[in-house]
Amino acid sequence: MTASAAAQSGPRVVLTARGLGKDFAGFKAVNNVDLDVRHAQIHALIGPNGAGKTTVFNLLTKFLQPTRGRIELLGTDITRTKPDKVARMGLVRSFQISAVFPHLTVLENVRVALQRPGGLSTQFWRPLSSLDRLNGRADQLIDDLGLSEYRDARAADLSYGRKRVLEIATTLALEPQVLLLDEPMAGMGQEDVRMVAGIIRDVAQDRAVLMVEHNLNVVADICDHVTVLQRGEIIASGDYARVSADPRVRTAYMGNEE
Ligand SMILES: Nc1ncnc2c1ncn2[C@@H]1O[C@H](COP(=O)(O)OP(=O)(O)OP(=O)(O)O)[C@@H](O)[C@H]1O
Repeated sequence: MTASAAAQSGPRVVLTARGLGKDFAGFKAVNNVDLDVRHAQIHALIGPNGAGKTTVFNLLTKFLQPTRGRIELLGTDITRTKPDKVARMGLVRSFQISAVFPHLTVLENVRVALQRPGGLSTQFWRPLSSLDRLNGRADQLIDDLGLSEYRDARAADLSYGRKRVLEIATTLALEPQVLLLDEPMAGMGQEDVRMVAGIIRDVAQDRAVLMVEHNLNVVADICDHVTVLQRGEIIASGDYARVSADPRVRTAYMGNEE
């Protein structure tokens, strides 16, 4: 039986980790991590500084090779698969705002993203039909992410929150089944946090989202499942109510709780 088949019932599991571990010169930065990320759910990875969240992201996207364990994406073992192939298979990580070209408009940024390998680039030899397809898809993405009003605005002129949304739009151009977001709310004011939270909820309607997030109000609000890491290991896993009531989680977050 595969790891994903062994997972408990519920929405289908699209990304699985079993016994995942990473050592840096003998130091266990991540150890014995099991994850089941499900379609159409938002899964948060939380934990204090240095808990291993970024390392887990790097392991899942294959930027780092695991020392131990196994990773499955959509039922396929990707433990030894290269990062670009993993992205083409549907696991895409949203990079920070630096991935957006500031002097290009919203539309131009989305079009560039659609032409990247894994986007619509395979159609390049059919100039007319592919251009139509490209424009249609670009407009649809811009619309879906509430950016229509800003279609012709330069990315540099957008608010911080909308830059983040544009950055998510460029990531969605790759049509991920699993979207990894690294602190999507970092540095945002309340209003932008609310806006981006709504967008993430929409985006998760037809794909899985795994996010590292420090804002526990956001985690409580939008995440279906929470995995708490401390010193590289999972100390609690479940819905927010469950993990936030866990004494080990409360201790880990002492002085850092809402
Ligand atoms: N390349 C590396 N070489 C050595 N140690 C590393 C390396 N990357 C991470 N570590 C160590 O692994 C541990 C986990 O780090 P990681 O960045 O994954 O934590 P994190 O939970 O993302 O922290 P933060 O919330 O501060 O970003 C830390 O102790 C860190 O110092």
